[in-house]
Amino acid sequence: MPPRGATCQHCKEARAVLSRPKTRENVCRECFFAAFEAEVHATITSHGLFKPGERVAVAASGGKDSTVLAHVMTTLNRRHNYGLDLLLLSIDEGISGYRDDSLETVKRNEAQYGIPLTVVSYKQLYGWTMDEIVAQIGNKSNCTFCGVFRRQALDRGAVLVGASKIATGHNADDVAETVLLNMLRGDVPRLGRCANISTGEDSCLPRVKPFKYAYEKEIVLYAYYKKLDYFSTECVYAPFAARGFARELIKDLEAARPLAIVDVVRSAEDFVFAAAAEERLPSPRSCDRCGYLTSQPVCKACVLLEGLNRGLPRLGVSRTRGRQGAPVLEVGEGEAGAGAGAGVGAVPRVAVAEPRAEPRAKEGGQQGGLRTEPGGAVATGAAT
Ligand SMILES: Nc1ncnc2c1ncn2[C@@H]1O[C@H](COP(=O)(O)OP(=O)(O)OP(=O)(O)O)[C@@H](O)[C@H]1O
Repeated sequence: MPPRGATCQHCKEARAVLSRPKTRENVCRECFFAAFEAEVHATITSHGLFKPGERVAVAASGGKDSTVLAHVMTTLNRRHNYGLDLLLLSIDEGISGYRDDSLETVKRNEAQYGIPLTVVSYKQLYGWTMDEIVAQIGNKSNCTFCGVFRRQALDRGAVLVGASKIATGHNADDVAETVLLNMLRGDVPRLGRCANISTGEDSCLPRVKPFKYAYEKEIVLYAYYKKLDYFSTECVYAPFAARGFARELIKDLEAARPLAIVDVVRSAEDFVFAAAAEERLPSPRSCDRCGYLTSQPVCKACVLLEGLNRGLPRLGVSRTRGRQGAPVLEVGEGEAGAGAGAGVGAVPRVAVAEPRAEPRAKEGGQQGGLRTEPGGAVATGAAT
């Protein structure tokens, strides 16, 4: 909080109501909004994140980051004539008491921001809800399933609605956490690209992070002072996620020196890696089963799904190893290891999941879930 009676350091007129977490400047509400929006605009323009006429799916979970993203993207699109066709895309993982409530928020955001919403569910795509998966596998490793499935579901949903790009609400804290995690795990190849603001440029569905330099605390303050309608409860399965220790470390670093977050991000951007490290990344190819872009013959989602459908849920959980056997992680993968597709290359047809085999069905039984046909457009019916 600014000292009592402090004046805004930007306009020098209004009363300062907050100290910016990123810079510790004492500012009034309006100057804070203006500075926050101007910084996101600068990120978007300096990195050329969007082109006029693009149809952009804002990945909307109903949480603070993506709600603020939807609001700011709508505001900047109008203010600066980006010429973007924006829409909201939500994935319903099937987590009762969490996603069902947050989706209600996104439905209200649809009306509040005047951009259309599409919801795609795990149940439709894979034949399983996360609640059913957790009932099968327990609380350990459930984030692996959720991260892998969500990544692919967002791509499939975006293709379904004709979007050419996905914007996510990943913020500077998220990126810094992932940088630290990959460093601690010695995963040099992923360390080299986890701080990229755009990913999947070589596929037909790039992803961008307009909040890459925005601090989580500032996003919360923006939502608070703008009185945005968002859902603030943690995922009911989150207490079991393993990402927490890196988050704590980032928060401690921030408390000691606010610029630490952005410095971690910038350090990762400036890392120069030996060519050998780059070579360790497997070349992308299409999954033999569903056509999704992957580094392995069968994508991680199909492997996980097969395990579930065969009643052997741990089948695909063992982590792909990074450098020197370290497990790997990228921003946006949750607790998932690598091996999940990195986007969609040749876009497969997607159909609603077939009825799944009962757990412990005999080996080689119906895989269910993602039924695909090579090439061609996405079949309708996979989204509401
Ligand atoms: N169920 C979902 N549907 C659509 N997009 C999602 C979903 N879950 C996550 N995302 C996207 O991925 C980003 C990072 O997700 P993460 O799970 O780390 O949540 P978060 O940092 O709490 O973000 P938020 O506050 O937006 O929920 C979100 O900001 C959002 O853009």
